[in-house]
Amino acid sequence: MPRRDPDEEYTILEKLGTGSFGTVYKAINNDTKKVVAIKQIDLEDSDDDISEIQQEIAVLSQCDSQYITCYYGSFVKGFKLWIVMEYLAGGSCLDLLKPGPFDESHIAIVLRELLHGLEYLHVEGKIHRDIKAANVLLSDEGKVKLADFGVAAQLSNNKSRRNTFVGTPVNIWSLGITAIEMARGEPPLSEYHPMRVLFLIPKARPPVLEGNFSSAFKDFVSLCVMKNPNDRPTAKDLLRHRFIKSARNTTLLQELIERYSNWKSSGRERAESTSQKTTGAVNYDTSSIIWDFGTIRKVHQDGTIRLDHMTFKEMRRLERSSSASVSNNATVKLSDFPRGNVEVNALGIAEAQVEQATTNNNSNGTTNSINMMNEELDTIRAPRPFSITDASLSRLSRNISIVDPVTEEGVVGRQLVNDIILPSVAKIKSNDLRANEIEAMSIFEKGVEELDRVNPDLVLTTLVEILSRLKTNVELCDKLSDLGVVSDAFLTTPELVLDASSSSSSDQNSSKNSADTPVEEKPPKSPISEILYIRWIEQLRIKWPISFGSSGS
Ligand SMILES: Nc1ncnc2c1ncn2[C@@H]1O[C@H](COP(=O)(O)OP(=O)(O)OP(=O)(O)O)[C@@H](O)[C@H]1O
Repeated sequence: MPRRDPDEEYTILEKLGTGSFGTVYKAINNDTKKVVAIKQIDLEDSDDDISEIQQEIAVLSQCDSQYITCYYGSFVKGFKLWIVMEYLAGGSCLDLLKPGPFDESHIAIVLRELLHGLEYLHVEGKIHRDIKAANVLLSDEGKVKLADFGVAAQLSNNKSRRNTFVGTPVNIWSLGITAIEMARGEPPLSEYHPMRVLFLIPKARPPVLEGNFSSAFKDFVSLCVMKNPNDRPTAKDLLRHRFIKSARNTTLLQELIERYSNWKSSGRERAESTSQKTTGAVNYDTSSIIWDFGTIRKVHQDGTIRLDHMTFKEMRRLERSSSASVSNNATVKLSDFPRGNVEVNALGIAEAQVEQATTNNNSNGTTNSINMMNEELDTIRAPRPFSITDASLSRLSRNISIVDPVTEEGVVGRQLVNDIILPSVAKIKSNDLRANEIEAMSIFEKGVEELDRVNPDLVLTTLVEILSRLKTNVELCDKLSDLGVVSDAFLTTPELVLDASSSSSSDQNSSKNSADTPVEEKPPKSPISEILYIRWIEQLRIKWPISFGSSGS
């Protein structure tokens, strides 16, 4: 590392941006007058991330490609590490996305250039592992360069063949996600908490580029995000894809730079950064983690954390910093990660066992999906505000006191949960669902489980309420019958007809509140209905003693 004083060699001109490791400045070399970018990293703040920083420097210094940001040197001054890089005046694609998503014509160019960069890296035995719009920089002429090798892996020679094989599909996956990010303005699943996405990605169908896009583009994305890493084409293959073949000259990307510049001068950026300031630092409370968008930079002494742009690597950091609230016995086993088990702690972070599994499973030289998935999760980020205030994370880490049923209703309620509802949800979830569908099912499942834990009687009450309403809703009963969900016989059994008819005769608008229905006139006769019916009446008596009494009971 050069020993000269960087302050003498360079003059800092302006701040360009701040990432999870440090702040980037525009600077000028006092001798050559060459404009550069300098990333300054506070070594005091960096804790165990110094090795990652060193890795970044090592990887960058070995790269010699027009598609990779050029690295000039580094200095240590006081407690600061300075990394001097090529200055890319066009900014990052994340910046350029601020005025809105890119056109397909621009996306095709960016992807083609990134594919060239990936091809170079793969030949060199390097994996970037953090490909995202924020790490794609543009020169003022529209040249595209990959940047930020903070998590790039420089593979040792003896492992490089196998790992290049593994790494290639990982980067292709990230490329597909970045393509969606450029087309839609944000990556898929950005509406979910990144921790949650950790669970969803391995279980769900791969993301799909939805919207008014060409079939060539959609096809390109679908190839990048194929579930099985072995099925994904290489960078070389993708360079021959018709979508990429259609891409024009990089100078066209100057339009994006101009668009951003106009957008900035219109004052929109100032408005946005003000709103970000109000949400960018939030109180850190291990029992109720509130997330906003971004990377968890560090927990400050005053109890605030700064959030910028979250990647899997930052989630790992969060997991470490919040370990006090995570007890070991709250470990969740994700047995449905492809090809093996991955231990995930209460915050949803895949543990180091992944690497163990990778070593063990790779003896036959095949790609290991667990490792793939773990790395694919690097693409997870939360660009939109998101808050978890329901303590759902902390709930996992404390001992949940489960209420034992004390009534017969409670026993039946718990049995309903264990024998009927949860197995039903599990069966439906095992189907080939999209991530948001799995998420919705999980919320339902969690709700039922929680209700069962705090008051199993209420499970039964809920079911009774549902059945009662169903019985009184003739129109819906007919529809269910038409759909074949319930048989005609079921609907025409005296006890069902009874309430439906009484309801329809007294009120054509049959979605009336069940509490007002004259249910006691003709009690149901089948044993199950009778039990439910009697319990329902009991509940009504407890809940609405006056109105129930006045209805003539
Ligand atoms: N070589 C460069 N030339 C011009 N601008 C740059 C350069 N490197 C970074 N920047 C700007 O500085 C910002 C911060 O960059 P940095 O690499 O520190 O963080 P990031 O990539 O945005 O986030 P993270 O490091 O958390 O993944 C970028 O968003 C970009 O706008």
